[in-house]
Amino acid sequence: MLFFDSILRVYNSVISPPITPRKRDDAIRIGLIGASTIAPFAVITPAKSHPDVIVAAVAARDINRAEAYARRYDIPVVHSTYQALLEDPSIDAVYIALPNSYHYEWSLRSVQAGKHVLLEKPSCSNATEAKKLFKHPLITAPNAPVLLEAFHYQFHPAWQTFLTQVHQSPGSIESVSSQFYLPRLLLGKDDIRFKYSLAGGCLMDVATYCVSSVRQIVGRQIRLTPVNIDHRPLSISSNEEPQIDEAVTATFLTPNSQIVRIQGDLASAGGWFSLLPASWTKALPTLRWPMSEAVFEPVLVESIVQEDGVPLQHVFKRTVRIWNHMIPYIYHRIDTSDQHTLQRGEEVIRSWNETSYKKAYNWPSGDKRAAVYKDWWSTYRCQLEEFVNKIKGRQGSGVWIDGEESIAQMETIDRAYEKAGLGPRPTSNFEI
Ligand SMILES: NC(=O)C1=CN([C@@H]2O[C@H](COP(=O)(O)OP(=O)(O)OC[C@H]3O[C@@H](n4cnc5c(N)ncnc54)[C@H](OP(=O)(O)O)[C@@H]3O)[C@@H](O)[C@H]2O)C=CC1
Ligand SMILES: O=C1OC[C@@H](O)[C@H](O)[C@H]1O
Repeated sequence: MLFFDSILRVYNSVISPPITPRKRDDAIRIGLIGASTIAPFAVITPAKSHPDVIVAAVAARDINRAEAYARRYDIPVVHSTYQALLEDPSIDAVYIALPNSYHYEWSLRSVQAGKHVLLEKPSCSNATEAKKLFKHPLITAPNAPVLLEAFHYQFHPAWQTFLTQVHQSPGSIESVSSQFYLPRLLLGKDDIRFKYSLAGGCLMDVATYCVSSVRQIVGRQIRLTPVNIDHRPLSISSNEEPQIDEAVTATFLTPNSQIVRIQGDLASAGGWFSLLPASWTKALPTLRWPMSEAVFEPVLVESIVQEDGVPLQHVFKRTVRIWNHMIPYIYHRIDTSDQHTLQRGEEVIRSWNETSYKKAYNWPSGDKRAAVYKDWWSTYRCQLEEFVNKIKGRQGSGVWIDGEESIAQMETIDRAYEKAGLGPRPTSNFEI
């Protein structure tokens, strides 16, 4: 049953939405900047089930590619340059899914053209660009266009339910961790993620989600100081790219000495049966679930002073963990695990574990957002809902990513790259 439910959600969210409403007269007309790999998942399919969104145009550097893409995805208008799409008065908003090094320039150009922007993560190549972008008068002016960094996972009820579970737990957070891996061979050796000049790297890609996740858990306003960063240089390409991290493991500290760990890998391999020779298994791709967790300090439940003066203490140590927050609509699980201990002084009398499991394919029943959202909505569909709500001035779910958060995110990534000795990604010369 669980398996069939998952298949149905994938079919509905990724392949064919069960509801394709008529578009409203004032629907937002989105133009795609770049005939990208991700747009069908992030915008084209989600738009089918949104009455207020029409994917109206696509622009690509090569007109033939743009036309083929438009035919494949049924997009009515094709532009031969990104600038031509921005000059199209029928377009209200753009989706920018270009290599990271172009995010800053094309966001500024789009906003200058009066278009709302759904901007792929990471928002910019580095914090210098992010500050210039999000603090630009074109963005901070009253009634400026909406600009959103597309951290899609944050908009899904599963992630928000996990955060609520963390933030409502008793006690203080002791440590936090987050991991996201892509299996080896998924990305080709010429992928944009493996090019420093295009602002590539693991910390800019899968590990950027880890940085974002841990910052959500410890508090978005908290500054993370990197204490140890290990990276694996590029192994799957023969190109010389010494500033690219193919994989990264990093430890940060918060000002309260909470330990924050992240692990990301763009080409995860190995860890297979130990029967096989290591030289074989290290080339075999590995699949691992994305995961984020918060581990709490022990909480005292009860302390009873005994006749001999030694207290009998009941404490528990909580871990709240989410599995698969990146594609939660396929399957996810939120575990709250309490490790209880009954102890007298140093002596442990008894210990036991109590774990509860939650799923949140939608907001809790009774919550008015649950009547709007659907169980099969992907993270991208949830994100599109809130992007439209913001443009239309509607209340929405309350989940949003503002410019300050996007700047703080890039500051953390820059600090991590500096600590790793790889240096922040190059800054664009573009100015408006
Ligand atoms: N939210 C998510 O789940 C995901 C987000 N992303 C993000 O989206 C962005 C694009 O990723 P993805 O779709 O995988 O990328 P693609 O490799 O599909 O490239 C996207 C577009 O970049 C354009 N482009 C412009 N300049 C260059 C150049 N010098 N070299 C190569 N391409 C160029 C191409 O546009 P043209 O069509 O004009 O040739 C291409 O279509 C990245 O920022 C990435 O981090 C990626 C995957 C998932
Ligand atoms: O969601 C994602 O999954 C795979 C990554 O490489 C990509 O850039 C990211 O956004």
